[in-house]
Amino acid sequence: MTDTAFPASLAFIGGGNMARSLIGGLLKNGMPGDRIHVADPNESTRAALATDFGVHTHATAADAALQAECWLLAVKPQVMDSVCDSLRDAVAQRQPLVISIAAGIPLQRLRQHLGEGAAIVRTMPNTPALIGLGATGMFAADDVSASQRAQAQAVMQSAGLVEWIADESLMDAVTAVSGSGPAYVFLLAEAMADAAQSLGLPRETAIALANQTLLGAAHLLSESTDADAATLRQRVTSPNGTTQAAIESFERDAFRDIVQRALTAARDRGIELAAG
Ligand SMILES: NC(=O)C1=CN([C@@H]2O[C@H](COP(=O)(O)OP(=O)(O)OC[C@H]3O[C@@H](n4cnc5c(N)ncnc54)[C@H](O)[C@@H]3O)[C@@H](O)[C@H]2O)C=CC1
Ligand SMILES: O=C(O)[C@@H]1CCC=N1
Repeated sequence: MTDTAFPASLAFIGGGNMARSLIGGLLKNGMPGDRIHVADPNESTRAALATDFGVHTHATAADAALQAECWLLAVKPQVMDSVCDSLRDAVAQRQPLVISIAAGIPLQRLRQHLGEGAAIVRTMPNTPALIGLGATGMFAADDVSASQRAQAQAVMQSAGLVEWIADESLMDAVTAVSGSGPAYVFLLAEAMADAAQSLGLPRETAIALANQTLLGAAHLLSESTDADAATLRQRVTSPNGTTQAAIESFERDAFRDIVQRALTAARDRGIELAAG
């Protein structure tokens, strides 16, 4: 990805955790801090962002937005409607590309509050974006041009992998697999460490071995171009060995059904939240 795909100027509306991780990624990928503006009402948040990243900061959303051709909406979903309402005049003036990372807010609702004139891309990143290993699903409205799509992709790619989806309703499935997904892995880490401790290992040892196993397995999966997850699983599983005993226990307890039900619950909750 070359620098030319980055927007000439970018305004973050909200300077919290996700904004911070995206800004860190943009700087690492060559976007200069002085092309980035951040709005946040919290004075200490603004001061920290200016010190850490050399970005321009503003107390109100409209002040930051007026400075940029591309805006990234990074406030909590609960305040998104009122923040968008406050940006209506700036939309009319700048006709911006707007990228939303808010969970569960449909594009139509963003358009309703921003008013006409914004080209909107809805995305769903996840928290590993904090270390540049995010996975982001993206959906663009019909009126988003190819160059605006490329700009939105460049911004989100600075935090990791990007996948476009063709149908906005699938954003709830994206949320179910990758948006919420890091929490499932952390739950597995907790459960493995607890189980290892109950089998007699000291707590610290159990946690260290469980966490490093997840890290190593994830790296192996990502770096194995010749083998998918099922193949890698089979390579660990000696006939009649210990892994086979564990996998059979998982299958008896309907592990895949458990995962299917969990992702379906997340997807359904996404639909409910979007309906308000
Ligand atoms: N945490 C997660 O796993 C994921 C979060 N998201 C989305 O990212 C968005 C941001 O989440 P976080 O960074 O975790 O939240 P956060 O609470 O860390 O950051 C939000 C920031 O917005 C600021 N803010 C509040 N009102 C404002 C206003 N009127 N104008 C400008 N800034 C204002 C707050 O001071 C705060 O610094 C949310 O919409 C969330 O749905 C998306 C994917 C994953
Ligand atoms: O739990 C949530 O609702 C948000 C969306 C994806 C991650 N956190």
